[in-house]
Amino acid sequence: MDDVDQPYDDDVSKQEKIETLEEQLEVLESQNEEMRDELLDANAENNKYKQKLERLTHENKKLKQSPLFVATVQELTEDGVVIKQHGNNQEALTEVTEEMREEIEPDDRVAVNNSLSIVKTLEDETDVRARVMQVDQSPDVSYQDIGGLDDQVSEVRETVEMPLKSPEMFDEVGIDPPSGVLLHGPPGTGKTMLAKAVANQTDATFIKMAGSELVHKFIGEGAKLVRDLFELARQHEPSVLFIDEIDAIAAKRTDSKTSGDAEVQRTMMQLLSEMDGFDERGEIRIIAATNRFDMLDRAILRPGRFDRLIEVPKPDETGREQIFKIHTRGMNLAETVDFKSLAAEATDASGAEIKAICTEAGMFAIRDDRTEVTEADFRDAWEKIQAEESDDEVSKTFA
Ligand SMILES: Nc1ncnc2c1ncn2[C@@H]1O[C@H](COP(=O)(O)OP(=O)(O)OP(=O)(O)O)[C@@H](O)[C@H]1O
Repeated sequence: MDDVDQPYDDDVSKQEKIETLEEQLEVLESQNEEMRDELLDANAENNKYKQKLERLTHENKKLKQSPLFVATVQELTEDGVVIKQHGNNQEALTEVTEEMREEIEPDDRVAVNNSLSIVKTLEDETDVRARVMQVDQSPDVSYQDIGGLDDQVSEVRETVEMPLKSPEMFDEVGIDPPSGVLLHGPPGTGKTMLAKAVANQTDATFIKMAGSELVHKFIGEGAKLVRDLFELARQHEPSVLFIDEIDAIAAKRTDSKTSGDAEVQRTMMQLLSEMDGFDERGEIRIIAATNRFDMLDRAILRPGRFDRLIEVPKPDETGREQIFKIHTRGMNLAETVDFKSLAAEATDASGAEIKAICTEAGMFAIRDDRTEVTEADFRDAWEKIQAEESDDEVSKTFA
């Protein structure tokens, strides 16, 4: 009987095993299915986050590029950071990231975007002003230091010096002196010297501002610097305000409508409005200079603005001779040095280049262990300077 039972029992237990395995397989299969679903969900989620990250990175980039406003941090509170916007003086509470919060302190200047979020911290205002505006109480240049510009010197004296020294003359005659004088001509021809000399002659403070420094990336910054500049000039009356490279803020309008251009326009409008609202007979005279007269926006040349144009060209032969003499006043020269022939040879040299020739000639003497500078030293110096300049040209062409 036992013999008959055995195979049957075996079959039953096999069958049971198969069933259990099949059940387990089913469970595993459904688990597998569930996990596959979860994986798909996770992948979908991952893709969603990736897209969000891309969008945020793009937005972040855009936020940093779009025009930014300048504000000062007032207070760091638990609810956020209180800022005061420049220009409209409005206060606002804004949130910042943890990292940004650690970076900023009250009184810091920051750049904020359209929604007033702080995008970055900025250089200190006093640093910017110090870099942009140069104040010289008594410049040490006099008319005698300027060679070859007799006509220009007399024009500057008439238009800038006279109104400062004898404003009553203009009152009595009943005319207004020119508002602003524009010096234009190639680099290194003495434009800055002329402005300094007139300030020296009239005991006025010389305030210099480079137009290129006035151009700022932040909305309202350039205009504010212009306002500050005129304020500074008022505080230092009598003063000569010298705006170098005015073409940087007063170039002809281009077709491009980038926010940078708009900011330059705003800076120029501020300059024009400061000039328009100016008391003509005041104790502040404005001189601007440019090497790029052709690029200027004609709006700045209208009456009441830069309405006196003075061309400052490169010196002619007599001018060059005078400039050589000026820059060798303190030098120990050999008796044979003939500036007339040097001036004839150094055609096309600007005043700044003649000054460089004189210094370099002195260097040749020193290298040769001599204390006296000879005419040959000047010739060698001119050759060296010309060679350096043509090297510069070549590297600029291939840059
Ligand atoms: N006419 C000149 N007489 C004497 N020195 C001159 C003359 N022109 C230029 N120089 C010398 O060259 C230097 C630079 O000149 P200055 O800064 O006045 O030129 P600029 O016309 O204002 O130049 P830029 O347009 O490059 O600003 C002066 O400090 C001076 O030493």
